[in-house]
Amino acid sequence: MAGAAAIPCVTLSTGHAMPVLGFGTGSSRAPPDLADTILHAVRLGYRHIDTASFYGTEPVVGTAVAEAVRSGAVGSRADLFVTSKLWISDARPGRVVPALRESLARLGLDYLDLFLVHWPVSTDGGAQVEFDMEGVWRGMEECHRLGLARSVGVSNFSAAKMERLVSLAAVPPAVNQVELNVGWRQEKVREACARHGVVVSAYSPLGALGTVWGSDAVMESGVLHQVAAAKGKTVAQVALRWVYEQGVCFVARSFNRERLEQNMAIFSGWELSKEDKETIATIPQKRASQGEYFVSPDGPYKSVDELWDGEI
Ligand SMILES: NC(=O)C1=CN([C@@H]2O[C@H](COP(=O)(O)OP(=O)(O)OC[C@H]3O[C@@H](n4cnc5c(N)ncnc54)[C@H](OP(=O)(O)O)[C@@H]3O)[C@@H](O)[C@H]2O)C=CC1
Ligand SMILES: O=C[C@H](O)[C@@H](O)[C@@H](O)[C@H](O)C(=O)O
Repeated sequence: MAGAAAIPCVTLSTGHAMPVLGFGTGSSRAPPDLADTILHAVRLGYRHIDTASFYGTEPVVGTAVAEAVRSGAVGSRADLFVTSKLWISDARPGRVVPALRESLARLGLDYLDLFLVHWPVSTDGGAQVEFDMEGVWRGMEECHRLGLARSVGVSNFSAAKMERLVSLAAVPPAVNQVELNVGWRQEKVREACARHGVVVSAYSPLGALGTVWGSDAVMESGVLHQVAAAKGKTVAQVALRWVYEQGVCFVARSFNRERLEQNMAIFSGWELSKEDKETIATIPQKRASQGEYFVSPDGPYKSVDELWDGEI
């Protein structure tokens, strides 16, 4: 199996190993042959697939996982690491375990490797309500206790929210998945997570170019173009290698077979120099994923600043 050993793993606080590179399936333009592309990625050596109830890709991920096992691309389901996420409409005590069971039914799986609270946001009957962090987390802990999710974590949590979560958690969060790339380094979140043994996973490591909120700050960065040219690598490879060298895991999305190979060919044989990293550190910082849809004058978050606790 070409490259099967090439993607390293990190050990989560639960003791389970997570491949540092995940195959992202969150896209408004998922192709009709996505199951084949995922299967191809598994044959290349991808072992971690990132989905969410919100993405609508759980059924197709389930099809690909079943086919990967059936065709012998992997020995068993246990060779794969599947992440899914609790959407905001289910982020209420009492809805967490049922929502995970519904995700598992769509995936055709009996457990998830990682279940994340997608946003620190909650809706009830379509209206946004106060996010009950403790109540929702008790539900996540129950998912873990029932064996339905081997590890549980969060996404889009600021450093301040991480501190609060850790202080109330009986089962500590294993992962915080946040926007992180050369153009939004997330130093505060990384420090908070490191303090509490929480693994940071980067979403949009390439800047999510092509999404409504994505930015060209990564792929069109003059600095990255220079480093890439000097190293004989692509801009995407330099961007991903930078994330990896920060000790951060990442979920990258490509539905193109050549780019899938390119993105996993960053783990050995080269590294960024001290000078490269110093130049990359000069890239201006700007959050692309603001979460402005979760902000309204009469809602629990009255500004983007409140949503991110001023970390913006
Ligand atoms: N928790 C959360 O709130 C969020 C989680 N996510 C997760 O993270 C994943 C990745 O983030 P995402 O926002 O999709 O964006 P990425 O930063 O991964 O960027 C994806 C874009 O980069 C292109 N691309 C990928 N590889 C290369 C390459 N080697 N060279 C040039 N272009 C490349 C892709 O095009 P092509 O397919 O043509 O290669 C695609 O247009 C999502 O799919 C999702 O699973 C994303 C957003 C929010
Ligand atoms: O409605 C909200 C947005 O689409 C936002 O929720 C997504 O960007 C999401 O975080 C993702 O994981 O892709």
